[in-house]
Amino acid sequence: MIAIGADHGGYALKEEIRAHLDEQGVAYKDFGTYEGKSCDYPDIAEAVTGAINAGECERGILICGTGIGISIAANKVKGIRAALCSDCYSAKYTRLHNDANVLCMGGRVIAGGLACEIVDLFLNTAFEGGRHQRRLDKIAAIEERNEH
Ligand SMILES: O=C(CO)[C@H](O)[C@H](O)[C@H](O)COP(=O)(O)O
Repeated sequence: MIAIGADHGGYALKEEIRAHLDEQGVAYKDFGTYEGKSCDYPDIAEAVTGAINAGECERGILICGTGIGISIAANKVKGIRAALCSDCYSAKYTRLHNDANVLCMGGRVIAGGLACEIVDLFLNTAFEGGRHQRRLDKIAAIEERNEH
């Protein structure tokens, strides 16, 4: 199950991606926003990342206007590795090397066709492990050391 969410800046792109996921038969849960009205991206980021940390969803897709604010918010949550991607190479390598569990995109930055290709790479590329796991362990250790 994939968690998906967007603020008003990402709403239109979220709807395009939902249609694409429907076509591909990928199961997802939509955490809003459900209309184009102004809302706050941290609320959406917290809902989607909460579903991942609760084990309800395996990975997430978050969209705001630039993708920046929502990725900053998602990366505040322990255990979340959110990657802002605007190209296919980054989408592939953030899975291979970073085991990213959240994909962030900018609804005002990239078009639907490219975004759907990025989503497909994010969903269908496996983590390589090996030396990359050692680096993820160091990221987790940073989280532990900076817990208040
Ligand atoms: O891009 C964003 C955050 O990085 C948001 O989606 C907003 O679009 C951005 O902050 C602009 O906000 P506004 O209320 O749409 O002017």
